[in-house]
Amino acid sequence: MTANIQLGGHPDLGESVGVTYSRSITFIPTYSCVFACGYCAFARPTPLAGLEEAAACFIRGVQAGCHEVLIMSGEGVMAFPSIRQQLTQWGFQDYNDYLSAVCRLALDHGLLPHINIGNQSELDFRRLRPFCASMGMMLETTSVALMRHPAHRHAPGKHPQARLATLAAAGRVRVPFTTGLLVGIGETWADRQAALSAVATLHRQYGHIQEVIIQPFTPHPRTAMAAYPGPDLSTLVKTVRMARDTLPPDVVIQIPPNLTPSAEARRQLLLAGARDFGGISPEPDHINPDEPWLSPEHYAAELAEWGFVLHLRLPVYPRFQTPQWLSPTVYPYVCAKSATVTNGGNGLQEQASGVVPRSQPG
Ligand SMILES: O=c1nc2n(C[C@H](O)[C@H](O)[C@H](O)CO)c3cc(O)ccc3cc-2c(=O)[nH]1
Ligand SMILES: C[C@H]1O[C@@H](n2cnc3c(N)ncnc32)[C@H](O)[C@@H]1O
Ligand code: MET
Ligand code: SF4
Repeated sequence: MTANIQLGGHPDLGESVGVTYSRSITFIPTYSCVFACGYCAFARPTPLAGLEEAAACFIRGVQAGCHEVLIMSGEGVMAFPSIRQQLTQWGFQDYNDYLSAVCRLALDHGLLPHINIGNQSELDFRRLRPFCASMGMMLETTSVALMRHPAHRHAPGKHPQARLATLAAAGRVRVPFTTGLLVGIGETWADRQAALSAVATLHRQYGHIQEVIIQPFTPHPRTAMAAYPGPDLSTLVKTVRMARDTLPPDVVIQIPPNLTPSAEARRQLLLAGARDFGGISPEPDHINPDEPWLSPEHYAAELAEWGFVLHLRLPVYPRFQTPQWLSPTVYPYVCAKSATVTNGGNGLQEQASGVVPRSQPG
């Protein structure tokens, strides 16, 4: 299986292997977070953004040709008294209620919401599911030892038990889900293997994992881990290969192209089995603001040289575009989008399907 994947495409034979991405804008309700991960440059106390701010972001996204809005925030938002006060003033029951309103607004504007706000309970998922297309949360690692190290010393929510409980809750509620590993935060090879095996087990039980991100830790100044080096390319390549060998074949491996700065590095990660570039945004990455994305056209051109073809996808992968996986509210929006993405208009080859090489039937 690995050998087959490593071949990539054969441009001379007219065969190209598909690599997908989503055109996506990010909306940050708040940067406030009760945790302090040692690598994080995102968390800082900020008030909750108003719905007008959300609407302005969605309009920018639609104008830039996005289909998805990634809604991302810190964790434990309800612990901040000033945010609770804002919620009450605006007539929201709690943060989840506010997020539902943000999602409905996104749908009205023509964007499919993908929510990544960290740990959630089964009840949280049940309440949010009606209004979003997909959700996600990085498992990051299953290492308990890192709970005593700079990475997670001040982040009890990153305990593997909490993370795995969230992934299982999402499975029970049937939410199309994205998760991933954060590579280079002090974990061992055994930790990487254990985390991937845990995701594989959860997927075999619930079938809800769309994709697994292999995300390189990127050091940021003024964080506890500023002096730690990021992982080298050979570590990333080996982790992608391990992911491909461990995860069921219907789980796609995502690499963020902006955190993999050289074209040669991206090529090696694709040859190791990665098949998705994640959300490519017209605006800066809120987690790694110094790592700009290149245009989809740029990535498409470099992929073509290596025998791959870049396809636009939605935040919901094709096999999850069913009433089983989507609420009655969101399903029609996804179907409508799916038709426009298939018929395409951004100049690149587009298809609704994420994993099937274009040359294959079906
Ligand atoms: O721009 C980013 N997008 C991130 N995404 C979004 C991703 O690029 C796309 O939104 C998904 O592939 C859905 O299309 C995440 C989504 C998740 O569900 C979980 C974690 C991440 C992490 C990042 C990230 O660090 N930066
Ligand atoms: C959105 C996701 O980004 C990851 N994340 C947070 N900080 C960093 C960093 N410095 N480098 C890479 N990934 C990071 C976390 O795992 C989070 O879940
Ligand atoms: C902004 S980081 C992404 C969401 C959440 N705080 C987490 O760490 O999982
Ligand atoms: S990575 Fe997420 S949980 Fe950790 S400090 Fe940053 S915002 Fe909070």
